[in-house]
Amino acid sequence: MKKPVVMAIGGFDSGGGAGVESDIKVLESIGVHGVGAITAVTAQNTLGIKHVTVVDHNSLRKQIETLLEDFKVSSGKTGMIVNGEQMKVVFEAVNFPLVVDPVIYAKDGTKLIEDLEAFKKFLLPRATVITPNAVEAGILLGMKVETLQDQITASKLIHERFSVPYVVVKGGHVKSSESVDVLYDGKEVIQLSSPRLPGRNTHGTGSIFASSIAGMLAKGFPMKEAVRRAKSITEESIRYGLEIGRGIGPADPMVPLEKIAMKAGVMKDMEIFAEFVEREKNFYLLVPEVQSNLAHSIDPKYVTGIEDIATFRGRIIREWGGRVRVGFPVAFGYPTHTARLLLSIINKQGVGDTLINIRYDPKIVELLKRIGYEVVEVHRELEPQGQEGKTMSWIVDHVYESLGKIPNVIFDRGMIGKEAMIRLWTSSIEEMMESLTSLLREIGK
Ligand SMILES: Cc1ncc(COP(=O)(O)O)c(N)n1
Repeated sequence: MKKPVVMAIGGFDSGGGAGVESDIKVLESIGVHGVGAITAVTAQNTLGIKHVTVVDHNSLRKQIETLLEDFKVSSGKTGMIVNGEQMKVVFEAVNFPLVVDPVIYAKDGTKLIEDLEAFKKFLLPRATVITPNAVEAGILLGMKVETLQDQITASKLIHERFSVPYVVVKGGHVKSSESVDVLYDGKEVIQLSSPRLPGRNTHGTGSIFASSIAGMLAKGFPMKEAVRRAKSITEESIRYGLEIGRGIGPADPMVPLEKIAMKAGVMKDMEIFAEFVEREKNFYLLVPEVQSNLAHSIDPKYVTGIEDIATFRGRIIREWGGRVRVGFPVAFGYPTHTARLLLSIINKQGVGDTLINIRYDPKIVELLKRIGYEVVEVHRELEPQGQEGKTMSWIVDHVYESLGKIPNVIFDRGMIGKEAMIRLWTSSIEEMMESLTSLLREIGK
């Protein structure tokens, strides 16, 4: 196996949220090999930095040179570079495209880059791209950066004054409804927007953004695409920021990778369910006129939208003579009724990862009760008119409003043009198969 090698130069965060460990997690998660050179050992947790031991610059030089002697380093990234001597080492030793994250202050206000003049003299000339937030851009230029227009001005000034080929002035600290990062390449200003996320666990986001750019460059993406992808990785990491410790928890860059692994598990589960359907002789008795479908999600804690829920693209179809065919492929993000209903349930209560719609029959409702499920009937006539496509979320809101929870079985007797239906959700696909097995055994009697 070969992978591009990317070097992270910066501090060690004992809390695992920022600095070189965070960089290496990011790099590994996007498929490059991360190596590191440490500038400082910080004693740090989510409440802040308690102590810093600065690594001798000769050690830093040895770390970088030792790596370069043996590896072809495709790109690199700097974070906390403490003093002028360390800056000079980076200037002299680095010979690869470099993403410079000017972490002048940590989240708790600790100064991480002590010598700003040395930073300008030694690090900026080595930067392929620099990624200041609005505050850092302001400090570098001696101006206030408070609006999108300021970000654009600052990106151009940094490019001109320090001859940095690419400048990204990040919008996280700018007061606006969207978070807009401004990328300037000497010709064009590119604005990259993302919604502002409510998450407060954002420790390490600067490290994540910069190392993602370095990783994407190493994978061969052009700068604009590398920055765009880095922004999306950073956004995802904030979305899943960790609630650990009493302070500002770390953003989690591993989640996108974990979600891909979970989706592979969901695909496998769907295959097992399809085999189950084909094995069960009486399954056709459960399939309504409009056919069935099974919706199955990744761990509900990680679900952010319909793209995290799989259904059978061709549904579960009752054919002639009691034959049932499962309509592959399995697809994520296809807005079927079952996927939308499961998503609404997860959004409302945070549990439930599997849902099926089956034929309405009072006998089936009774049997589901006997299995031990709570049942609720919904009267479709109560649904406000003219809200095409909202029925599933209406059902969930309506049930939750009256009961304060969502029972596992929700059924309705239909109305003109709407077939009566039973919907069953469970906390796992195993529970779904067990319950359907019990149901089919009873129906078959
Ligand atoms: C070793 C090290 N490097 C960088 C940061 C900045 O991260 P943040 O701004 O989230 O505190 C940090 N706290 N520690």
